[in-house]
Amino acid sequence: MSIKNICCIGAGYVGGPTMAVIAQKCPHINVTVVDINKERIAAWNNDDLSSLPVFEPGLDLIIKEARGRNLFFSSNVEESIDKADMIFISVNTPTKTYGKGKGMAADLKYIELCARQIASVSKNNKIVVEKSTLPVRTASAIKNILDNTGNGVQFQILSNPEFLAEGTAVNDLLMPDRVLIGGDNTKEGQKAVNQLVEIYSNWVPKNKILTTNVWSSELSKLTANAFLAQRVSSINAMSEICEKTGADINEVAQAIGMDSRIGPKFLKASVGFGGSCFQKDILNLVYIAKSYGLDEVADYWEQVIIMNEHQKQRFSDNIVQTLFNTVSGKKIAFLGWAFKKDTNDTRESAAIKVADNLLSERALVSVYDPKVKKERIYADLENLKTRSDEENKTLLKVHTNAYEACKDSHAIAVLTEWDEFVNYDWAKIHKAMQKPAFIFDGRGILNKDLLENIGFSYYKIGSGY
Ligand SMILES: NC(=O)C1=CN([C@@H]2O[C@H](COP(=O)(O)OP(=O)(O)OC[C@H]3O[C@@H](n4cnc5c(N)ncnc54)[C@H](O)[C@@H]3O)[C@@H](O)[C@H]2O)C=CC1
Ligand SMILES: O=C(O)[C@H]1O[C@H](OP(=O)(O)OP(=O)(O)OC[C@H]2O[C@@H](n3ccc(=O)[nH]c3=O)[C@H](O)[C@@H]2O)[C@H](O)[C@@H](O)[C@@H]1O
Repeated sequence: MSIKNICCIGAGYVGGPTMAVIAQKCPHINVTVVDINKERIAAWNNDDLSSLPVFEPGLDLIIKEARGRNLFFSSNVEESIDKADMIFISVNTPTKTYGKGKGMAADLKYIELCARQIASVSKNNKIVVEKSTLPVRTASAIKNILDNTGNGVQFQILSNPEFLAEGTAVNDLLMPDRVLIGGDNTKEGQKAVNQLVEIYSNWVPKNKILTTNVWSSELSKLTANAFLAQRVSSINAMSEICEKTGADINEVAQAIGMDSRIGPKFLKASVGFGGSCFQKDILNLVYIAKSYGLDEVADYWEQVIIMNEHQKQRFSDNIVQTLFNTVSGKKIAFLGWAFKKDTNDTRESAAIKVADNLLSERALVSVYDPKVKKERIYADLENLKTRSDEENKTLLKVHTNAYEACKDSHAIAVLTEWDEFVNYDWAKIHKAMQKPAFIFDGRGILNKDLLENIGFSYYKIGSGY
């Protein structure tokens, strides 16, 4: 039997775009995305497509095509669960902030709530798909909750982790490197796997759909993120050596990336990786390793996070040091706040830590980001609880114009690699700044020769003077 009704619990960065693409490619399936956050659902239903809660290039057109046809956003969670033959769980799985595993383990309370809600509402057999990133063996906990409802409903649990990256979510979903589906080896388990394979086959070539057992699938997701983050920490570690030796990290990256065993992607030195997942997933992996007594494995992966923290710290330290060891009362302009370009997401963005460090040195920070709202920036700082909200608002100002943000500043720090920064009128910016005028390019995107000719003192991550 083919799937006719899908429900996705969680209308966030993954649930929204993923379901939009499934609905676009499978007009014969009704897809309803539900969330307890009514504001978020209202934003997904907004007629003004520029106000969707998630900014992703190309997403607005897909929503326009499918919404109201076979794609629906609703806060009626129970009704949608009841109607569905297949339920995706795409809720957040943040790092635990309390109790055992605090600061490391994944907090599974939202997942458990979903499982309990599915158990209490369901009247017919369903396939439950883990879309959220979960610790290996979570499926058994979900199964346990679902199988103990006592109403005889049968559930199959599949793991179908998501590999999209923000900013390129639509392309990643339309043309994934692979789709991974983990299921039980039983007859019913394999039937469920095939039903999900059938859905993806509407647009993904069969040879890119990989099926495995549930545990391999769950662990592959954590492994993929750990490897990706490790690559960034590795290149960032080399960037510090470059700065001491006069080597240039872009040249080193090109030289090693031409080795087909290493490959050229994901070798861009930066002020440090951000995003909601790399840190949380590695911490989770470290926790899992520790819980099995695998201390060397845990230490090995923890170093990826330690290196990333160091990269952010040394970026702000370098600003302070270069500005004659004090930034107190000096205006420092931030270009970018998002954790990478083409997204409005700021979770774990390096900009937050760098700003916090500079504010502690009593710098006056002025921020411009083309997609991030003022409220978000202040909320990010408030979450750190380093100083009062009032103090943050006195020391840090948010601008909607980059030239205004840079005016009268002593230094500019590039925190996000937005394309528009490259083509600014840098001579005009220089003219309006305090002298000497410094640029700290945490993304290595600006043209050194051009800026130095204008008169800037230019510092690029991973490049000696
Ligand atoms: N953000 C990303 O690029 C990627 C995230 N992931 C994983 O996907 C999962 C979701 O991530 P995001 O979409 O970024 O999170 P998010 O925080 O943007 O969205 C999660 C949504 O779930 C809702 N929710 C929580 N509990 C609920 C409940 N009981 N009933 C209904 N709605 C509920 C929240 O209100 C929120 O809107 C996480 O496990 C994450 O690790 C995986 C790949 C990429
Ligand atoms: O599980 C997830 O959440 C997702 O995490 C990452 O995606 P995302 O965090 O959206 O973005 P990335 O492109 O991976 O970038 C993460 C961070 O690393 C930084 N980065 C990336 C690449 C690079 O070469 N250098 C570098 O500093 C980025 O600027 C950004 O801050 C993975 O790439 C996705 O496959 C995964 O699905």
